[in-house]
Amino acid sequence: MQTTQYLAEIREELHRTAEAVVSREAEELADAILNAGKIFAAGAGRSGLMMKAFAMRMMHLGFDAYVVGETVTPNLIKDDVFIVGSGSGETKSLVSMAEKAKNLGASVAAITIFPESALGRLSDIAVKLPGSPKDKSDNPYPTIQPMGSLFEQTLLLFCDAIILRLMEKKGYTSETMFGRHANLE
Ligand SMILES: O=C([C@H](O)CO)[C@H](O)[C@H](O)COP(=O)(O)O
Repeated sequence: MQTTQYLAEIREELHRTAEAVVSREAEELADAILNAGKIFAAGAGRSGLMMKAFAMRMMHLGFDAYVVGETVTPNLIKDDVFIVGSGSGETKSLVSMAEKAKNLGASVAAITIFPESALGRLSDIAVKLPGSPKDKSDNPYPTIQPMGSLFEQTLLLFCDAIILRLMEKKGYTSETMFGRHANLE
């Protein structure tokens, strides 16, 4: 197959996953972010890269948003929200972070393929995103892509949709966000 044919297939896969996202779950997440003190984004490996992009966009929107594990990330307290992106919902380091966040009184939100997973069960808000887990063990959404690619792409698109919703709720435009863009590049 030509590269452009693969691209067309990926677009079809994303069309299917985007359609399956539940609006109520997305709204719950958007409201939790709006009402939070600080926001902590976490994820491992490739899903973690998507969560970093999400935290950066929230910072551009003026939220007090951090990536867990980075040098300037402060402490988490009650009223903060811990948002984790995990396809499997079972990544051990993330489960342990979510438990700690909960014990500290923060809200926990999980964006995952499996709301019935350890992370899903721990969370106050669970957003189910269709996709295929990295080990392909339980594959409710067929994909030609390797490992967790479909989930990771859906995660990035979903987070960008949340950003648009937050822009709408705060009355922000691309220009206001650009005012917070790094200027020492
Ligand atoms: O990097 C990853 C792997 O290559 C999948 O494509 C995963 O994102 C990482 O291992 C974390 O897993 P999940 O918590 O199940 O998303």
